[in-house]
Amino acid sequence: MTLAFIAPEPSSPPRFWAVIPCAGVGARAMAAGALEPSLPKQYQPLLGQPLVLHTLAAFAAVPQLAGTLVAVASGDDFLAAYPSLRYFTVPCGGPSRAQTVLGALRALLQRGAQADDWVLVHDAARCLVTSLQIETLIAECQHDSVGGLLAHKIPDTLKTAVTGPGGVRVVGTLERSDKWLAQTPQMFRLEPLLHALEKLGDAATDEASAMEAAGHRPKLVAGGAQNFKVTYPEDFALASAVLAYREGSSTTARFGELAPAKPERGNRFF
Ligand SMILES: Nc1ccn([C@@H]2O[C@H](COP(=O)(O)OP(=O)(O)OP(=O)(O)O)[C@@H](O)[C@H]2O)c(=O)n1
Ligand SMILES: C[C@](O)(CO)[C@H](O)COP(=O)(O)O
Repeated sequence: MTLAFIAPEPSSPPRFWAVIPCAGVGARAMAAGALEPSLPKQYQPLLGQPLVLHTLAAFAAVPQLAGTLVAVASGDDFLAAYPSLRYFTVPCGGPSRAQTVLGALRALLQRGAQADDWVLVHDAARCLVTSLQIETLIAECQHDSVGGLLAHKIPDTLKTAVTGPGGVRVVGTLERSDKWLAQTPQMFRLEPLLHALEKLGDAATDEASAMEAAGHRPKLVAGGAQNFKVTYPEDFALASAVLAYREGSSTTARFGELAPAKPERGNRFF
């Protein structure tokens, strides 16, 4: 299958945009009641900052990015208290992650992004991603015909199971040498990704699955175990410990990246 890309102007090479789906509620994290009930997962405090601010700090330090769109739920003005020229919010949250991302891609196009620009979609809830990982993904994928994603090779023995009267029981052990855990960012050209997500709909739990359904083979780029998605109550303590280990007791340097900066070409639309 071939995909028609709009050829970039000689003076305007494809740009790189980040899209951060940030419109979930975090139902699995909330289940045990350990968190602040009125705050969605992505805004829960983590080492003195809302969780998503850690995510955004990593993207703010990536010089290749023209802008970062944070896709929030309608009426969500939580990030208004954390103004920065390094990101902008759009109230395009949908009932599923796929629909939130679709809204964000359309919003980028409306604001002047081009069909062949690259988009890096990253879960707000993966707050341990590093700027180096994002830059590595860009370097590995920017000359690829499809794009790709960060992923982690399965380190454990992999079981299939059934649930019945005797509890959850193993029915088999799978070959794991070809199995990877999909992470984010996931980096694809804007228009092909938009069309692929429109076609697959909510069955697309990530961008790569939509591109796969469209006949492509996204490139896997090694992420790392620390780039996990904060999903369950115990994940917050683990994420805090990793951040504290990385940063010592000070977050000043990391959050310095979010200080208002002089508008650049990439974010002048916003
Ligand atoms: N309708 C949705 C659902 C999810 N997300 C975002 O997609 C990312 C990955 O989703 P997940 O971790 O599953 O978050 P939640 O959907 O919030 O969690 P849960 O499924 O436990 O409710 C999160 O950053 C979340 O905010 C989104 O923007 N819009
Ligand atoms: C996109 C993703 O993080 C890849 O692992 C994941 O699919 C999103 O998780 P969800 O729980 O399905 O929203």
